[in-house]
Amino acid sequence: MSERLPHDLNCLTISELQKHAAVMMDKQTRDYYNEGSDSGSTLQENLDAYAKYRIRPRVLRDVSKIDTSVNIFGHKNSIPLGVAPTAMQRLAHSDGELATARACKKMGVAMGLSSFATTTLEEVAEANGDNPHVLQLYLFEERDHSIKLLKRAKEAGYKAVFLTVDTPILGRRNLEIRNQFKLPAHFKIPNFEGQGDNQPDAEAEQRGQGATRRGSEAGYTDSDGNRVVPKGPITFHSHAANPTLSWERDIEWLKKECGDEMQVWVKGIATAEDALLAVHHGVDGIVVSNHGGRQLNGALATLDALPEVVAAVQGKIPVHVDGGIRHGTDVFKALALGADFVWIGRPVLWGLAYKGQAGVELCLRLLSDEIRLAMGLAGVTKVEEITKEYLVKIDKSGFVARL
Ligand SMILES: Cc1cc2nc3c(=O)[nH]c(=O)nc-3n(C[C@H](O)[C@H](O)[C@H](O)COP(=O)(O)O)c2cc1C
Ligand SMILES: CC(C)CC(=O)C(=O)O
Repeated sequence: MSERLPHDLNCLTISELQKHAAVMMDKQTRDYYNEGSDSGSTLQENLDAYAKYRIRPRVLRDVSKIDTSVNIFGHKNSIPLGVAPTAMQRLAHSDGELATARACKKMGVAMGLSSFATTTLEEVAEANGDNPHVLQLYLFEERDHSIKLLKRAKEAGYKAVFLTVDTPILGRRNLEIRNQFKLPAHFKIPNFEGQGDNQPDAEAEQRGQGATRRGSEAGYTDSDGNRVVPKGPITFHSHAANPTLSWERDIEWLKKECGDEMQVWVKGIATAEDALLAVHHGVDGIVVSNHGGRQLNGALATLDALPEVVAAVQGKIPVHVDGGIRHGTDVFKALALGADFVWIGRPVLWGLAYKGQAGVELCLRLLSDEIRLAMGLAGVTKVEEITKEYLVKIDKSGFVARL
């Protein structure tokens, strides 16, 4: 066995990691992390889309030296993959986002931090050191909160803000609703401490203020058409969604706020039209994402949306993708279809639930090893060599088409 291989013989794949994690989490957490919206068909299609492609391996190419690294935000990332922002990681493990940050630093992998983290952005930045980290932003109507957060992120050295744009309204997640999801009272959303009414989610949920914007815009525009700005505690149910966001008003505003210090990316693009608008409005990069199938169920799988976005952008800005990536060959396929970089969400949460920092490291090591293996066996030694020449698409009848 090569020295590089992960040495947890009980867990050699992300799918095994998912199974180990399942028994470590309580039902509420497991359901919250794992489910998609409505029937979950987009979540499933994100996964299935990868099976529509096969790799065309080239041989006799001297793959004795393989470099899996890429540059991102001016830093060398050990693999073309980062950890996507996912909320409330202390539900999975008591060390939460700190464990993720430490694992990312150790593995040389970029980390995205959710605004709704259970650890402060400063603590995460410190744990990450000079390893690149980006802050995911839900832009609130109460701009003061967002301004404070952006200022703190700049001071803490965040490289970019990923504005999440696929949540004008929160998707309907039925298990979350049935379980009456509550953040346990001992957890906080500390990036907003001292703001709003400074109440943890759990208390607000218990007061029945949870679902005000779920699946409707209720309480947002009054009968005279006046905008109603959300008040009260900052909870993810009340504040994550913002139905008023628009290219003209908000992207311009955010770019000014971030200045030269932080890049502005949009996370949640799924069409060529919006990709063109992103370029037009001068954003620094795009993440093709459908929020891991947690928002609009029935939306296209991200791998299927990727080619039209890549074609529209024409290399003017970087295009990243997330959703359903569970193996190194998935990373290879996404890059071959034109993504510059990929992000993973749930696998990291499973690693965290399994063994905290060691579990996240295991997750990243498994994927890193699979990426190297996929590259070597396909006959490429550098990430930038991965192109659509290495893929074919296979349809349901078994017809194989070159791309
Ligand atoms: C439990 C959970 C929480 C998430 N929280 C956030 C969040 O706070 N902000 C955000 O932009 N995306 C969030 N996402 C979406 C992820 O950033 C990412 O788009 C998605 O997980 C990728 O799909 P994957 O889980 O199949 O890898 C969350 C996803 C999950 C599963
Ligand atoms: C609404 C958020 C705080 C978390 C999120 O994005 C998610 O649960 O998908």
